[in-house]
Amino acid sequence: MTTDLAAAHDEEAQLSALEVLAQQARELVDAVVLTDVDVAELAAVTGELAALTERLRAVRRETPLPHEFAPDGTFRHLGNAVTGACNPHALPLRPERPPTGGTRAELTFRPTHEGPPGTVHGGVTAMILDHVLGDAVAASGRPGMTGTLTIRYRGRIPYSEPVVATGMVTRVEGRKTWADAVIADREGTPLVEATGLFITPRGWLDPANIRPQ
Ligand SMILES: CCCCCCCC/C=C\CCCCCCCC(=O)SCCNC(=O)CCNC(=O)[C@H](O)C(C)(C)COP(=O)(O)OP(=O)(O)OC[C@H]1O[C@@H](n2cnc3c(N)ncnc32)[C@H](O)[C@@H]1OP(=O)(O)O
Repeated sequence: MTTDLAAAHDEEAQLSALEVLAQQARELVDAVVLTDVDVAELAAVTGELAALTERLRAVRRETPLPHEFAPDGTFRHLGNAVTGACNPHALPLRPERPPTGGTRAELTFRPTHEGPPGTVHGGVTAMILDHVLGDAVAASGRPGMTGTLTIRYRGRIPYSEPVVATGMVTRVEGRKTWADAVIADREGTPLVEATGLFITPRGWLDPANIRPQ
């Protein structure tokens, strides 16, 4: 028992350190996107990064960190591409579940996410909205997989400025759940809107099956 507790403690310490590394990796990506150092310095940094990459590859997991319950009982997916604190690809988005229902997240895109000049790439906002819709659907008690996703781009989303994403379930019919989501500026002006149809796989109908893998 004591050994189990010690092992769990070690694992959480490793995850905390990995979270810090992931944040540093995000800083690195941002630095790469904006750097203007000379050729010799670019080559020197590339060499150092190659060496660091090999050190991380020395001991590997077979898959990204899984869906699981944290020691405090909350559900987490630290390897998630959108929300995963341990995944440098993730913003990470931090969705909250307001008492009024649905989901809400404040976020700030970075220059890394640029598509058109001064504007966040439409595929990046679609990815965020897919997750916000999915989180709203999960919050309603029936998690599902995206079946269809419709996006309407109404205004350019700037990076380096905070925006707000919200999502809400609009209809449920058997295993199908529809939801609406929007990314708006701080004044509430909608910039990108989304509608999604989520299908609950048969195997997820029994909540007892939605367990960590
Ligand atoms: C251990 C797991 C733990 C999970 C816990 C979750 C916790 C949540 C926490 C936090 C929130 C997370 C939020 C995540 C957000 C991100 C979500 C994504 O990006 S998901 C990735 C992209 N989507 C896919 O990869 C789907 C790929 N497609 C499939 O797997 C299947 O096609 C699936 C499950 C969508 C449907 O397969 P069938 O076999 O269950 O469906 P059939 O029986 O054929 O159809 C059922 C009904 O649905 C319609 N339908 C099926 N697919 C449709 C589609 N693509 N579009 C529209 N309708 C569709 C059919 O026409 C049918 O309708 P009729 O009953 O006849 O009226």
